[in-house]
Amino acid sequence: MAPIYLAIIGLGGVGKAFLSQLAALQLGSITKPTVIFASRSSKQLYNKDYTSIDASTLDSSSSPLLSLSDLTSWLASAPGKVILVDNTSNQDVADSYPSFLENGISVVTPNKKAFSSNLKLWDDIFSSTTPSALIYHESSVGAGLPVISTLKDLTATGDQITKIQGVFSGTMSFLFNTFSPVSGSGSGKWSEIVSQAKDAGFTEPDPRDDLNGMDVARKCTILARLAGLKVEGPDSFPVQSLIPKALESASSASEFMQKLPEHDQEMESYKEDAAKQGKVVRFVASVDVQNNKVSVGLEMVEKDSPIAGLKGSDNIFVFHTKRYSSSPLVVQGSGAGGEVTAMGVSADLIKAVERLS
Ligand SMILES: NC(=O)C1=CN([C@@H]2O[C@H](COP(=O)(O)OP(=O)(O)OC[C@H]3O[C@@H](n4cnc5c(N)ncnc54)[C@H](OP(=O)(O)O)[C@@H]3O)[C@@H](O)[C@H]2O)C=CC1
Ligand SMILES: N[C@@H](CC=O)C(=O)O
Ligand code: NA
Repeated sequence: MAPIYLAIIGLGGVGKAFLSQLAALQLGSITKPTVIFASRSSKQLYNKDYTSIDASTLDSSSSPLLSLSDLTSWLASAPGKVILVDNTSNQDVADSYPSFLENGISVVTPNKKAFSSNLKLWDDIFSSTTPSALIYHESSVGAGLPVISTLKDLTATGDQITKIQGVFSGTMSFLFNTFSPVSGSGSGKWSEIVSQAKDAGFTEPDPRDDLNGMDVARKCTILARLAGLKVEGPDSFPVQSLIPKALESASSASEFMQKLPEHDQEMESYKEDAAKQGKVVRFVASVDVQNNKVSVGLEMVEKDSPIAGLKGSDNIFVFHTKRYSSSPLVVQGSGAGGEVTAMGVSADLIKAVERLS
């Protein structure tokens, strides 16, 4: 049996956790894939003759940099099947998935960009898959929580999705569970809690991608498409941004984080308004398949509701379907962070290796 080769792009919070899970992977009688390529923005590590590398030594590598198209050609000529793991949030890498797949390279990824940009990219990706060029992206929604697999199982077995609602962002969950808890007055100023979410590895590489609602809008786009809606993209439905107007033109993530404390009062007023009604604020998403409507934004919710009671960075996905009509199917748990995201990537890798072996 020819070996299966592994190329890993991105060794940040998720990538590093993925590497340690890879070392401990349980594949039974199947041979572990051989890592032949690892990269971060400005470093790559590989041996031209496809011999195995130690990805943890990437930072000291002096391998010449390959463009994405050179990388595709090199991987396509490997003497065995190749799985590429994309642990970046990079659009150019995501745009290359159709080309990877057309060249027989399978893709496993938590990167949302490929599945939530324009519909053409989505169509190109899924029309390029074959039994030996597979795509898995469980961690693109709800990190390692079984959200995409559940949705696919529901539709593949003939169920009809009516609506999917909940809290689809670990960052937003952590921010509001900490800032506007069910009991007590919250621990800390808005900007301090945003910094904590970034330090804990919950946010996107640029936390503005969470605060502007786009991360949740991307997840809604993915879920809506899997449920059968032709959603054009994450900017084709209403999305509430929590970026203060004055900071919309901040030139970098660090300038944004530095100036955010000047705007803490804006979020305080949402919290106070909710408290006057005996409620709490949460960032809620809804994919209403029946009525072809998607929305993302702040809601004041009752303190005894399941959404208000979430803890830490927990997500909740409530699936209303034809079968689950009187009592919805609920998936809930930690929805952000390196370890739980890498778990979804590693589990997808196992599925891909099993199918390719
Ligand atoms: N963190 C989480 O909780 C979750 C994350 N995800 C997704 O997982 C992905 C990774 O997130 P996370 O690990 O937190 O992000 P990080 O910012 O920690 O890591 C990103 C990594 O990608 C590398 N990278 C960026 N662009 C390129 C490129 N063009 N070529 C090669 N490497 C590149 C970066 O390298 P360098 O450092 O050199 O710039 C870095 O190693 C994202 O798509 C995110 O949306 C999904 C679910 C949950
Ligand atoms: N930034 C995202 C990470 C997972 O998708 C989040 O906070 O949920
Ligand atoms: Na998931």
